Amino acid sequence: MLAAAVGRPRVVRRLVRSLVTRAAGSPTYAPLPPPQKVKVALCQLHVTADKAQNLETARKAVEDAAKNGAKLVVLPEMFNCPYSNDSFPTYAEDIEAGASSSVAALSAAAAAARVTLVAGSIPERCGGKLYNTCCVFDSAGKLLAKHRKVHLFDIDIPGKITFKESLTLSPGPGPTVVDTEAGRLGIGICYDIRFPELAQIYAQRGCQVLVYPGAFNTTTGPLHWELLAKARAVDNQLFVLTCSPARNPDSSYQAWGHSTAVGPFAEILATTEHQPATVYAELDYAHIGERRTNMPLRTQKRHDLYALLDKTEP
Ligand SMILES: NC(=O)CCC(=O)C(=O)O
Repeated sequence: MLAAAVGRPRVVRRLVRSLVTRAAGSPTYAPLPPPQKVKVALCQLHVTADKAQNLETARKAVEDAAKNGAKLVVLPEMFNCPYSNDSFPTYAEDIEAGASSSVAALSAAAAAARVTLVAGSIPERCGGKLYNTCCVFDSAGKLLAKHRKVHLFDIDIPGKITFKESLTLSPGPGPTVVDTEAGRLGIGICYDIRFPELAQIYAQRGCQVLVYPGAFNTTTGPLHWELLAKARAVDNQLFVLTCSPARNPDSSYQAWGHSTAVGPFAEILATTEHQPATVYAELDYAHIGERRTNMPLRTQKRHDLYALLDKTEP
């Protein structure tokens, strides 16, 4: 196996790392930074068909969140357009060509408010494809990272809800870990929360917070939204944030709302109903270490029986 990898440094690195991991009997976790507290705001926004109005609603919410002391602000999935396959192509913007008015507005909002901004998601056009994309900005407005939704929302529950994002959107290439002033974040978008492997990869890469802008629906939302956020938090012993659009009776898609912050013991730190609202929570990163000491799940895993294979390891 080693011979086949020679001349391919990434493959060699991966192989060596996996050998070290196996030998040590536990995966390698990046050390957590010193304990610190971060106030977060989850902005559950009223989304309309008017992009300019949606961007102004977001800007105002970011400004207000900062005035209330938030250092990390999260916006909802598809907050600048209606959540529909008809809208995605019409509202899509080319971020990489520097032609995105939404990115310009979000960057300015983060810089003006001096916050780390996980800017929900917007439809992105790139190379003839469309993506559901989350941009993350630092407090100077710099675009730190962009996550393209990895798992597309394709479901069919007859008589309840049928939606196929794959009719218009393409899946993103993989996990997105972002080091920010507010901690190390792992980004997922909505349906991504259903896949525990993605969250495990983030935990393994030392993320302290998993952030999921999302727009669950009124069929699965009541049963699964909070359950999944708690599951990802308790499995990985870290913080999970979800942020939804508010429910809009004029919309073809009814969002569940209930933006929520969950702690590493699956405790609900803050939540809301389905109306427009901003939810605040204080994340105390010391609680991650505390819970991992209380219950050392990471070292108790039976690596002789099973393994997580991260095919995108940098
Ligand atoms: N926008 C989405 O990915 C919705 C996911 C959802 O509602 C679910 O049940 O999963």
